[in-house]
Amino acid sequence: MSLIRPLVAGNWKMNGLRAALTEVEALTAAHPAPACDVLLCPPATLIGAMVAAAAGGPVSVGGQDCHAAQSGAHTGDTSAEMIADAGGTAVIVGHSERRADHGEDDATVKAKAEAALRANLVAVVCVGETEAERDAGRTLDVVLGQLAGSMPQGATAANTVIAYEPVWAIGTGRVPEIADITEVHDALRKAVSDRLGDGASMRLLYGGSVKPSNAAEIFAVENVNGGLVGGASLKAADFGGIIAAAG
Ligand SMILES: O=C[C@H](O)COP(=O)(O)O
Repeated sequence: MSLIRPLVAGNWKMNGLRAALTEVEALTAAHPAPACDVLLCPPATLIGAMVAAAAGGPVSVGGQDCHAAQSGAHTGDTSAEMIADAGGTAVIVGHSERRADHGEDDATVKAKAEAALRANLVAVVCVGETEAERDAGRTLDVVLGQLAGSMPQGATAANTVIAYEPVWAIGTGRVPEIADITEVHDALRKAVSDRLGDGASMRLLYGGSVKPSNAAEIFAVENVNGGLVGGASLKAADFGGIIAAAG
């Protein structure tokens, strides 16, 4: 890991009722001053309550998705401004589950990322190849193509984070070889550096089956600046172990 302050982000996906907020309190108590930034993205129903539960501690709270528009006739959707109004400071956009389940293409993800910046949220933009794409030798083409198509206008190292999540590694317990993570993150670093004046300091997260047992090895990769964690972010003990590995 480089001198960039790492970010360890947790994505609770569609998990968590109010009772789960005790995990945030336990996490804060166990890690009052971590050596990385910490973000938790609960379901939209819990954003406000999690902000309250995390108050005074190191955990920031974000959304898992936002609509591109600020308001309007979009039943069931949540705008970036609503996430900010609830106390959120970031939002994940373009997660592969959104791309697959809701047919979100790069243009949609870019519009959502730009909505995040409009609302002064940090946009966590996700990219990643499927197993078939990797087997076909298309990993870098796919990932760099998604990056080019999804990067918001106005992106800076302060307002945008890129998360590389191989789809086949999400929730499967399978993790790429360190050499493969290195190759993709080096390519992402070059791409953001070529495109942005401060791309050299943009945070590039790895996501996909990150656990306390493998986090240190993954975070030691030069262009990995933290992680986007799904299942292992649900319990304070697991997530705390990953946070400790980022120090
Ligand atoms: O957003 C998080 C990722 O999809 C990773 O999920 P996972 O850690 O459960 O594999």
